[in-house]
Amino acid sequence: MGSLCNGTDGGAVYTAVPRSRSGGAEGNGEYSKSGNGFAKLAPMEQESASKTKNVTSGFGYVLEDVPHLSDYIPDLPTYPNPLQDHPAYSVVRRYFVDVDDTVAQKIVVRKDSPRGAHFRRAGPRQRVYYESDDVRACIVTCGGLCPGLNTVIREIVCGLHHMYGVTSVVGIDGGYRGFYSRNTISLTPNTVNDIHKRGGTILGTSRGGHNTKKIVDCIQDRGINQVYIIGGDGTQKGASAIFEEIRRRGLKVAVVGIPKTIDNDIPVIDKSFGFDSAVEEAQRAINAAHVEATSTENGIGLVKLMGRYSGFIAMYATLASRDVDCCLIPESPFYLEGAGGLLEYIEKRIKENGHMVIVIAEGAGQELLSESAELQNQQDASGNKLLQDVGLWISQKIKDYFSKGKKMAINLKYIDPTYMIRAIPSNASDNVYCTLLAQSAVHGAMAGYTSFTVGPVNGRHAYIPFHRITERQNKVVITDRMWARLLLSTNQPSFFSKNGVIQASNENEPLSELLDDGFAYSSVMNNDFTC
Ligand SMILES: Nc1ncnc2c1ncn2[C@@H]1O[C@H](COP(=O)(O)OP(=O)(O)O)[C@@H](O)[C@H]1O
Ligand SMILES: O=P(O)(O)OC[C@H]1O[C@](O)(COP(=O)(O)O)[C@@H](O)[C@@H]1O
Ligand SMILES: [Mg+2]
Repeated sequence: MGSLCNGTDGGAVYTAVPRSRSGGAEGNGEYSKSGNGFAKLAPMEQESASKTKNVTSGFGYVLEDVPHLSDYIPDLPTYPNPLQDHPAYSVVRRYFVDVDDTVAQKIVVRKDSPRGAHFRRAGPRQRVYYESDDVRACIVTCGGLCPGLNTVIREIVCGLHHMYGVTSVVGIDGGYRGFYSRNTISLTPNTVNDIHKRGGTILGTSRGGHNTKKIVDCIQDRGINQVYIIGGDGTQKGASAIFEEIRRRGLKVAVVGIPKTIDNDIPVIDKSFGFDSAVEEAQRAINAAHVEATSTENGIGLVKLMGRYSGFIAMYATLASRDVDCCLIPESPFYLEGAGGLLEYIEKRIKENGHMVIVIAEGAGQELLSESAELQNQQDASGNKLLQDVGLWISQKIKDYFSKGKKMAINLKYIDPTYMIRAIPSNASDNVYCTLLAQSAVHGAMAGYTSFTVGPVNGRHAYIPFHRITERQNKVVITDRMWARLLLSTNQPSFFSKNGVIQASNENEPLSELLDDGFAYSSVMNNDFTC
């Protein structure tokens, strides 16, 4: 076996023991076999090797490692990283990531608590598993739009070209099905030069159409050996299936996922790209709702924001605006009628203030909407449940409530900016974030890692195994302090009392991924957030 850099040898799992830093990054791969610092675990201690590739050490340290091409292809040659000769990288050796560097998932710890899960740190390695001229890369974008898609595409193309001298990069047209039903699009630094200033994706996207066998046939036929897949939870599941088929066929093809979701529903990572841009753009709609509401007698401005199962955009847009009197998200059940209900609260607030602004996430209150069985089972091409327009429904309910017995004349304006928000180009901080994601992805593929999603964990970019991204969805945890902050800022009822429904009973629910205390990073470079 040429390299032990992944902690496995012949399917065994290794446990890390302390060793000098100079022991790595030499020879054929990053670790030399002698003094590599890993010792085989007894079979009992091995995790299921097919899914997890864990390395354990003292104090409860676990490295949840990602697969490497050398796991299933023996004797792969390695080459010096061309970045070593690049003027930008050659002067300081520490620009290269040490083979032992890992990123902790948990940063709030107590004296005796186990150190917990870690992920391999992203970044350039001293040695790579591809020669520049041999790389044939492709990029595909799948699922819904999100600000920053074009920036990620641009930076993968430019990163491959400028850092590793790779000139053969193609785009797959129109999502997964484009692999086998369309022609590819040639991508060069010239053709992608200013695409980051545009919304959407120059490659096109789609839902459905994931046929693993046909996709891998296409990859094999075209001689593609690096696949960059930009998409959300569904896309990453598809990417994982593609990797399994590639490994089954024994192909030297790195499969890399870049997480995309405007809903911020991908777990483990601090937040997804485009989220900041979306929250910023949502302010325009909330401002408009506020202007409308304050300009008429008993004005109500209602804004629907995206968030199928996770209400992050609604929560952060509400907190940022300070004009919002009520924020409704899928994670926090509410009810309309009776004491402590939404309608009673609206009436109270209008009487006190003369106007009101409500923000509602598209997935909120879906269980309250009366649906025909037919509608209930409707799905999009990817299998996602189709939602009813909760904005229209709640508008009608509010109007009915106030018109009943001529209670009060109200002026309700419903604003649905959802598609306008996700179609914008990314803002400056998302552009930087997208650049880091793309470069981390390129470094990982060049270093021979595969079957991973790249993303920031506590401010540091890391390579995360696919299954950690797809096993659950990131949701607002309404027992976190962040939701308490929101309730404090809007002064809305918690809606807990009516049915005795307190989601705090979900003690096993993982905490919000934005930060342990629910705070998002203001910038990917800043992890000094304290409060
Ligand atoms: N479980 C799955 N296995 C394989 N492919 C999937 C799976 N779920 C979704 N996909 C594919 O991933 C792509 C995007 O999925 P979708 O749910 O629409 O968006 P997103 O990736 O943003 O969640 C679609 O082409 C879909 O067919
Ligand atoms: O483009 P469509 O099919 O109308 O999708 C709308 C959905 O896409 C999203 O914007 C993002 O969903 P994905 O991340 O799964 O693509 C959701 O907020 C929304 O419910
Ligand atoms: Mg999704």
